[in-house]
Amino acid sequence: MFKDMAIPYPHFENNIMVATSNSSSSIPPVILTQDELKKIAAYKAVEFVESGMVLGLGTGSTAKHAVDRIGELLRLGKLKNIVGVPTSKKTHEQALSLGIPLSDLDSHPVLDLAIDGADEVDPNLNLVKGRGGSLLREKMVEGVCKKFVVIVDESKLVSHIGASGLAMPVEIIPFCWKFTAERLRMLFEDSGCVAKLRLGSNGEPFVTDNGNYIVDLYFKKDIGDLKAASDSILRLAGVVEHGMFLDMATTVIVAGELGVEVKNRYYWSRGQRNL
Ligand SMILES: O=C(CO)[C@H](O)[C@H](O)COP(=O)(O)O
Repeated sequence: MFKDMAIPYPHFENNIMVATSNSSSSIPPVILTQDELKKIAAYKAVEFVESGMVLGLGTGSTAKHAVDRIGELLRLGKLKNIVGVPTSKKTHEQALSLGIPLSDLDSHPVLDLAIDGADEVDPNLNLVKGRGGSLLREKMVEGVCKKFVVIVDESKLVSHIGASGLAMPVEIIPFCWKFTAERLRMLFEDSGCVAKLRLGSNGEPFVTDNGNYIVDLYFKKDIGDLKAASDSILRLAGVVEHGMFLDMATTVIVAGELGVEVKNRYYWSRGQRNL
């Protein structure tokens, strides 16, 4: 493991990292919250950013730290000539407020690097994303970057996709959403799938930046072949995109109990991304 934090013997208590000093040290106990871990992962990822890059800017509480840091380094003159391509309206607003020059995929169809969070990361660096509702734009942007760096705290690591018991989101068109939700559920009936329309805080359907709905899928059992699952979801008329990001992450930075771990996918060097 790549250790990067000067904090001895940390462990987790109720999702909070507690670092206690060892007997020969006078360093007092340090407690890091989950948000501080997210920030540590985000700052580590921004070390990959170089002046002149076109960057995919992710969405969510972890990515927000990375965007803040990029804005700060631009303001300090430590980064120059950065162009950002935001993955949501929210990130667009944040980046504008930080003075990060922005563009889009029409003008920049290939990006140098994207940094974003994830909801689940499996041992093969496959991801679930989109609990923040931005999966479609994230997949479009992160699918065309030469390097995709994912930033998580270690609570996001799972043995297999769906194992957290939390949602795997699917963006669908609003037309006859119940019909599409039921067809999604039936695809994964053998895995005990439950399909729920995502609601906003006002009790109305959550509407994505693209004017669509989200159906959250919950699995009681492993869904098995992820590529087959992906293909069968995408074959359903009414589905726009799903939140499984398969073979997309090139690096995953995990901040956790023992420090910061940088996990790399090695297919990169074999040129399989073809951008
Ligand atoms: O995919 C996403 C938004 O669509 C987020 O990256 C994902 O939900 C992780 O969020 P957070 O960093 O807040 O835990």
